[in-house]
Amino acid sequence: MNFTKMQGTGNDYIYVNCFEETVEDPAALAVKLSDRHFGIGGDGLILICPSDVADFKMRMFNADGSEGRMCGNGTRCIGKYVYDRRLTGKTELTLETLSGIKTLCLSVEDGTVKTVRVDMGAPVLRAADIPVICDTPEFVDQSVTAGDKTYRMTCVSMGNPHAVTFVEDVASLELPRIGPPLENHPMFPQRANIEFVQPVDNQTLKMRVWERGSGETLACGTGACASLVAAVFNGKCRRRARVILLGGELDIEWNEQSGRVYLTGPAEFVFDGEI
Ligand SMILES: N[C@@H](CCC[C@H](N)C(=O)O)C(=O)O
Repeated sequence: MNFTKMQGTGNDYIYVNCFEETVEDPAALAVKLSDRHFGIGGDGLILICPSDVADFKMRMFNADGSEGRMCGNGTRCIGKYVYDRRLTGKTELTLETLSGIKTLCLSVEDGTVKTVRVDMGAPVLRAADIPVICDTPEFVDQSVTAGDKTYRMTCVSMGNPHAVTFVEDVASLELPRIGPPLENHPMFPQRANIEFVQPVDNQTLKMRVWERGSGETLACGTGACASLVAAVFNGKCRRRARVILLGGELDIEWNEQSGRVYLTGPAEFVFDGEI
């Protein structure tokens, strides 16, 4: 089977072109190939598939084999893959995901895609739809106790569940210790992606993420969008900001007129291989 390793702001996945390859058990394959010592190594597996309702379809699997409903960084990488590998000549295209059809705008320079802008849709704040178990309609700046610590958290779905907490210094956090009890907290019936956000100024956020099913990653596109939305809700930032992650920077805008969130950032090939 041929595969391509790609990364978007350091969030690296193994991509398989399912126009040419058949993957029988993607969940098991994601676990096997994502292993950084005994596999190819990556944050998970992404399948680029034909779609009946859009130009292409994405299926994404975390490193533990669970299927994600949306992946911001993966979406941008698919944009680059399908254009640079000549599966399409379009610079505006649609992508079917488990959280609906997303529109991608590709910025092309010298015949290759440099950045991709994704219309991520409107954020969901209704607790039952995220889902978060609580007795309020939304979960904004409320306490969550996990391990020996209590966090103030704001929960947002960007097609997948996120819980965002604001901290003074992202660099000093021990994510492998504090991430798992939050990801698996009983108030998140489908688990959650956990974002730790340090507001720098009203147009800049620093963020680290503990991803559901993959652990700490160098970036999370949906997480950056959820962080901006949570920051706006908590009066910490304007509606457009630069989000600085361990693996690079993303430009996130929550447009006031449309109510939709736009994610812009890079996408890169790492290498091709055969397994
Ligand atoms: N890294 C992704 C999100 C991947 C899915 C997530 N771990 C989940 O299970 O919801 C991104 O860039 O958005």
